[in-house]
Amino acid sequence: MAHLCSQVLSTSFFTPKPQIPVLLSPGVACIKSFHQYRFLHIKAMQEDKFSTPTSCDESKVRVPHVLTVAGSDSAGGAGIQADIKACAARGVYCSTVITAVTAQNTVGVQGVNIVPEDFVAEQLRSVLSDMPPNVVKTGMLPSTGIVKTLCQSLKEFPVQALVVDPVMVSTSGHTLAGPSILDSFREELLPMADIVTPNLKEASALLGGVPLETIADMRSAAKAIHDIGPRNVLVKGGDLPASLDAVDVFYDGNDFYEFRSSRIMTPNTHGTGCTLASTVAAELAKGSQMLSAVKVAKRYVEAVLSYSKNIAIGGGCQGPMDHLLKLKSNVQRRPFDPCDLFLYAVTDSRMNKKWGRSIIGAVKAAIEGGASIIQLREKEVETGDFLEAAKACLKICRVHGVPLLINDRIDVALASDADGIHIGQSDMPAHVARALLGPDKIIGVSCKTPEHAQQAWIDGADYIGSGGVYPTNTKENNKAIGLDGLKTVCLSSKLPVVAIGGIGMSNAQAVMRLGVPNLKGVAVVSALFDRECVMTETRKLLEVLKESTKIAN
Ligand SMILES: Nc1ncnc2c1ncn2[C@@H]1O[C@H](COP(=O)(O)OP(=O)(O)OP(=O)(O)O)[C@@H](O)[C@H]1O
Ligand SMILES: Cc1ncc(CO)c(N)n1
Ligand SMILES: [Mg+2]
Repeated sequence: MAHLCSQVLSTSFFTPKPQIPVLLSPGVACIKSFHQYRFLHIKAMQEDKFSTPTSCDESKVRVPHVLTVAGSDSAGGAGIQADIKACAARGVYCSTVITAVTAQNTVGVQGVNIVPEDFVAEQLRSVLSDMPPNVVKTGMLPSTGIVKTLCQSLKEFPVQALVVDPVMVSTSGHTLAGPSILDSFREELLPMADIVTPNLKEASALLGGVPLETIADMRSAAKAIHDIGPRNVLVKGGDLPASLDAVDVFYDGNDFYEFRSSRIMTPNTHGTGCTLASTVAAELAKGSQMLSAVKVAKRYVEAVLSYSKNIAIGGGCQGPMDHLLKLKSNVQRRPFDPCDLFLYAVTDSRMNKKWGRSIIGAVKAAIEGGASIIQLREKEVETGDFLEAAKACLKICRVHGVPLLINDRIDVALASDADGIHIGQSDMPAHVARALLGPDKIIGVSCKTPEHAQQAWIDGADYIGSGGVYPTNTKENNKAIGLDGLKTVCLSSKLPVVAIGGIGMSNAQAVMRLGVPNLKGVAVVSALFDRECVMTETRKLLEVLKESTKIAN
């Protein structure tokens, strides 16, 4: 149903047609509630042949869309800014109608400038008449006039769901919408809402000031607010005194649900409420049922709080969160530098076993010896152990600024948040790996021929591993391409190349002296790891490589 509605709503919703205005007229006696009236409207839309997509529409990709009607927060952590970020993080398009511009920071609210009611109406008309959202989410609605304008617009342009966050007071205690709006909330907006999400103070205000101090109080409040008319109520317990968990109480008119998460000990809780409501809206826009939307939103807020618990922005005592945590971990990664390929150490589980070393021990020693990049190539390790080892190696690599790549196993690379992967010709295609890993991670591809190299470039690889240059026993049935084959691959591509296969102390200089500018280093397995002291061997090889560059210059 939700899916169907979103299809209908996002096509020719506002095509003028004779029967709709009749249904929309609030004066029609048989239509008792807004919910019923919206249902009839949507039904009429479905029956209306004008609303079936044209062939031109079919080629378009519909995106889930939330319109937020809220105040701007100059601090960037709450209000419109939180809403846009939360929707973006959840993969949903967000349009905005700004009701007030506030001057806020991590200390408090310094000023509020209310947008004139008729200009709020104009913004609403601009968005609703042209780009109907699936869901409308409201935040700060600072005047009765604005509440009434919004309700009128929603009657004129019904949407699939309405999420009302009845913002009244900032966490720092500043009034964002005074008690004068309470009547219009109770009489007009709440009865239209699919969910209303008050915090403790707001729930209390909506109920005429009853004290709310326990979870039992929150339940009674949820029920009493439900009686005002919204379909669902979520009373948020972020401010519940002395509670170890952060508990929210959800009531759908029949059942109560408690949503619990651990309470994150952090001053960075500015905007939690806006974020929660926007995420509920985003999930509903994607087609979720209400209960799952609330569950996901609660988990998302907990994850963001946990990720942001130590970030330092501003000098005050209530900092913002960082919504785009997933993007951030990639964007903040040190960019790949082709010079990283200079001494490329590839671990091997058989050799580690033979010499009685752990993967971590091997990596540590190679880094101490001067390896400039590490690849974990663990063909015989159980997945769970591999993941644990990758995480531990990543910690060491990060301290030394050395990138860590995983051979072949994109699942392990993703789960450990390694810097990238190295894939062979028979592994997952590089363009698929790129789609999974995103634009920032490093992808290397093994190439024996110019055709392989060309494909690697097209697929978005960052470097080429070319070989086996010399015969090697680390790989069976691997025909050596020799120095000539290596040179041919290098000359056929703009990508940086690392030579691999049977390279060690005795022949590294010959490789590096090929003199092709994009040959950036050598990748080694046995010469480092099939030896007693990995650190000493790495050091010695580093000296040999440095020597070869001196000679080349
Ligand atoms: N320290 C915390 N740890 C975990 N969850 C929290 C914490 N503080 C708040 N929450 C959760 O964040 C969500 C928002 O609740 P809260 O009561 O803070 O709303 P709010 O007061 O409207 O927020 P704000 O006005 O700061 O935007 C709820 O799901 C709540 O349980
Ligand atoms: C603009 C705005 N909306 C909502 C809140 C509640 O967090 C806030 N602090 N500022
Ligand atoms: Mg709060």
